[in-house]
Amino acid sequence: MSVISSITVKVPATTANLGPGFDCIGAALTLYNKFTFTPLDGGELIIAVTGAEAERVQTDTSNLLYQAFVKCYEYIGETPPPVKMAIELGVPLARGLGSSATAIVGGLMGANQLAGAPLSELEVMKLAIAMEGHPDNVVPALLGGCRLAATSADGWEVCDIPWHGDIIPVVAIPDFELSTSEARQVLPTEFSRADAIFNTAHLGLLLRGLETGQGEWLRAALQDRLHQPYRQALIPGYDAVKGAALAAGAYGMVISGAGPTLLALVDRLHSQAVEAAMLSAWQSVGIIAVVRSLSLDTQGASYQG
Ligand SMILES: Nc1ncnc2c1ncn2[C@@H]1O[C@H](COP(=O)(O)OP(=O)(O)OP(=O)(O)O)[C@@H](O)[C@H]1O
Ligand SMILES: N[C@@H](CCO)C(=O)O
Repeated sequence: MSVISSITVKVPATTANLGPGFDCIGAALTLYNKFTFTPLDGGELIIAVTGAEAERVQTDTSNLLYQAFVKCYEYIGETPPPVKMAIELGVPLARGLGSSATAIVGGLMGANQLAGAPLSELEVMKLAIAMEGHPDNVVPALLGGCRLAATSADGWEVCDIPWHGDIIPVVAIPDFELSTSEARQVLPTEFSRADAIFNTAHLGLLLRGLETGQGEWLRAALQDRLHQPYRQALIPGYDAVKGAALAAGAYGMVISGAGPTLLALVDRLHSQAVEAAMLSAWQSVGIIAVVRSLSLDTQGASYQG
């Protein structure tokens, strides 16, 4: 029997909602966390974290990566082995770029591989959605690309959403955190018929805009009435950054996930101008940010050699 010395899983960041697709659509981005699992002969759990803000990640059993690791073993009815986990952070924490989804997907995949791969990708996906509570980060983190997830009679239907190669996602990441649970608490539990129709129509338009790259469709589509109106007040500088992005030629700007990162969709010609405009708008209200043009990650979570 071969003994596994260690397993590394690389998981992409994700941007969820894309404006009108609250809790159902998300895209994987070219920014990554890496998780290495090394079985130990015995002793205490060891969690070592490197990268920016490493000191903010829990290193005891409350760590989300470890909780996902344990969840996989619970599901297959086995006791989790003693393990050392090394976390290399590339995805900023609690910024609306799916950091929690990377930990959930990474922990489930690491455990599944160490246990001899008893779970299918579909089972890993269902466990990940159950842990996160919504599908729009964990599904693209696992599968890559842009994905839409909808409930079906016996679980989930997931489809990939074509993304035109000329559409660039520009992320403006401020230097403050906003936890997803805090950003969900400000949302109403009921909505008007007009708002439901507004989002249904705009999500439909967004899907066609993403597929074709048609600028007018994208410009109209990147609007929302289910979450953004309630969350904007949690993000100082939102109006200034949005105004600057649009003036510099972005199709639109939305809150990435639960925020506070802001996401502009832009054509190739305007991406540098939009980056500069978003950065300086945030600086003008005293907020330090990192602004980057990224690409879609098409691979999703993967085991590294
Ligand atoms: N690499 C990691 N390892 C362990 N735990 C992590 C890791 N990354 C994030 N977490 C946990 O997830 C929390 C952040 O989750 P939260 O859902 O608030 O934000 P997010 O996932 O970054 O944003 P969003 O869901 O809006 O995209 C962190 O405070 C930490 O507890
Ligand atoms: N759809 C989720 C994404 C963040 O995890 C939200 O907006 O709360």
